[in-house]
Amino acid sequence: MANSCSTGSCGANQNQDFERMIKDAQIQETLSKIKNKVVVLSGKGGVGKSTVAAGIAVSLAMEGYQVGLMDVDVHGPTIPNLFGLTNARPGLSPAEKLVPLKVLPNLKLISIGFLLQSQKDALIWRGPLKIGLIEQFIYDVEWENLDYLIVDCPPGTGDEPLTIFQLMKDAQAILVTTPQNVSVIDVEKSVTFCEKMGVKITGIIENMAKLKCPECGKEIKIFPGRGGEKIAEDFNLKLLASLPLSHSLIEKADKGELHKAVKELEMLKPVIEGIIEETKARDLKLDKRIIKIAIPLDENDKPSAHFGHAPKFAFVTADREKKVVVSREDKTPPPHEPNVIPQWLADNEADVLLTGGIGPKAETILNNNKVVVIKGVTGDNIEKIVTDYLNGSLQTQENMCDH
Ligand SMILES: Nc1ncnc2c1ncn2[C@@H]1O[C@H](COP(=O)(O)OP(=O)(O)OP(=O)(O)O)[C@@H](O)[C@H]1O
Repeated sequence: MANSCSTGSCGANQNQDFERMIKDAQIQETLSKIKNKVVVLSGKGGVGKSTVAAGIAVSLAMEGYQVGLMDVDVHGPTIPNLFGLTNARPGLSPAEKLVPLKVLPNLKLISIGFLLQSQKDALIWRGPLKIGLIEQFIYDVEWENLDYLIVDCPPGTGDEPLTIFQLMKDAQAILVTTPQNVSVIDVEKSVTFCEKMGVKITGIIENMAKLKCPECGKEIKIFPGRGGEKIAEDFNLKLLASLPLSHSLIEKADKGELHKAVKELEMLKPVIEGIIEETKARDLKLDKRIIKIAIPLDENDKPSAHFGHAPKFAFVTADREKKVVVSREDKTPPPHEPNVIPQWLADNEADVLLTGGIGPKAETILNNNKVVVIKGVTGDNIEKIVTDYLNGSLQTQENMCDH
């Protein structure tokens, strides 16, 4: 049949559609090799978002995960500075893809900073160009198989996080804020944005909350205001960590040695635990609507902090979609012997264990049996603990028992 289009624009449109299709397929292929995506956001600038994003990436890499760090802060890409890579440039693979720079053997980095001529180059980019660049940072970079991709977005809720969340619908978000009152409005905007995008917020980090006096060791609160704890409570979020202003961290960051800041980055441990917990919960039972949650009980049928010595366990059946408790059955575990109770929980088809404390061996057995372990759980109302867990607002403290 003859082509009825006299201008030839139909052919051009068809070509564009075809190119788009290829690009989408490449994006999906790349993303399918990246198990978990973590997007670090902040409502306003200068709160330490890039430092935290880079710190999370280094910490996860130190835990042995394969990690990628993607800096999409088009207007202020600071991540290369943190690793002393301001003059570095990514190479090209035989397939003509950008090869991300290796910060550690298992940590790769790509940043718009690498593509600027000089650090002083300001980027005045419009939305569509930024979107194109972010897409390219996914399909045109040789990420290969990753356990985690950490994305550092510019502050606010503009084109960059919008594009990222549209492409990575399964991403988890981490919000960084300082604890003063003005941050509340910014946090609110970020929370609403994530909700609209259907993205789960793993938690909030309050940064530069306090300063430890090097002379006397006394902690000084830096910002007046309601604090991260209150912000987390107001927005029904988990406060993952309250980070101090660390002089030695600034020193290492300024020297471009963040990947060597092993001691300083220990403060991110609860953040890493929160990310891994969220990852496990997704990994294991994502498609399961009805789950069984086990909680150790004491003699008075209240939640017990001692997993191994609990005389009873509550097995609560819960509906993840409706976020309600369906039923509860209390069972007596077999006598306390090494490894017996974790296996008994798995045999009783527990999907999740919510406990005050647990020893590392028991936790490993449960992990191997694909039981999600959430430790540091407090409170004495089983139904509230379970519904908080289902709503993603369960607050946890440190593991109350590590033997
Ligand atoms: N906990 C901390 N202790 C000490 N210094 C910190 C801490 N967090 C961040 N900083 C320092 O604060 C400055 C700003 O941090 P960073 O660039 O990470 O903020 P940002 O929120 O990403 O900023 P931007 O708005 O430019 O994206 C940096 O000099 C960094 O080294």
